Amino acid sequence: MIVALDLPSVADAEAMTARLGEAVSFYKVGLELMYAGGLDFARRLIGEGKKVFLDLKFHDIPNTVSRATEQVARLGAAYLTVHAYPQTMRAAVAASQGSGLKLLAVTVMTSYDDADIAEAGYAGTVKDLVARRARQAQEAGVAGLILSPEEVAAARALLGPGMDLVTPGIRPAGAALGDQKRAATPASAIQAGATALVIGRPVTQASDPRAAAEAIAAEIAGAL
Ligand SMILES: O=C(O)c1cc(=O)[nH]c(=O)n1[C@@H]1O[C@H](COP(=O)(O)O)[C@@H](O)[C@H]1O
Repeated sequence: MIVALDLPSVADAEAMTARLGEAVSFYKVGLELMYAGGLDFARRLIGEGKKVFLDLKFHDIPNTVSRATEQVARLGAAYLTVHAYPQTMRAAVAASQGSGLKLLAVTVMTSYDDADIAEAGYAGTVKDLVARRARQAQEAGVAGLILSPEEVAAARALLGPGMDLVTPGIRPAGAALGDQKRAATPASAIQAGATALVIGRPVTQASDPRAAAEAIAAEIAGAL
């Protein structure tokens, strides 16, 4: 379980990690917190022995991606996201060689369905695009993928063992979907073969975040 600290300030993030305590050992720091001082906070979390996933979703020309990836590789984060474009992935892989940083390629955002990718100019289905990007990510040498629980089983069959399959779009039964369109429960994501689950609002917006995290951890353990 990776808890997404999508919160407006470092003070909010500190309060959340204090409430979650030992219930959570792996955090994602993404765009919202990053632009509110999240990088130093991420460094501190790493210093405290937590695992940190920096969700920066790089996508730029190879030189820029490469130099930015080198900066992130020095921080000691466990994961960094890049968009699953072949040039971007190849540049990030080359720049992260020899560091402990694992790259995750974002295939198709979990807020997208077939109509959304058609609107963005892609022919075909989300399923096809995820499969194409999964293969390209494997060829580029990235460590894993971000994809929805709905595509995990097919991706594992396509790729074989080895790559981490990390799924956002996780909603405990009855939880509000919000903007997520390709979503599943923690148990079904694990049963489909997910390596790790990214969970934000079901924990951070819960009236008791620690109890919510513990319930999700128990659901994951039950499904394993
Ligand atoms: O890269 C991501 O982490 C990501 C990719 C994706 O396709 N969908 C997705 O929801 N995410 C992130 O996963 C988290 C999901 O948050 P909740 O919907 O609140 O559980 C957010 O931080 C998103 O930025």
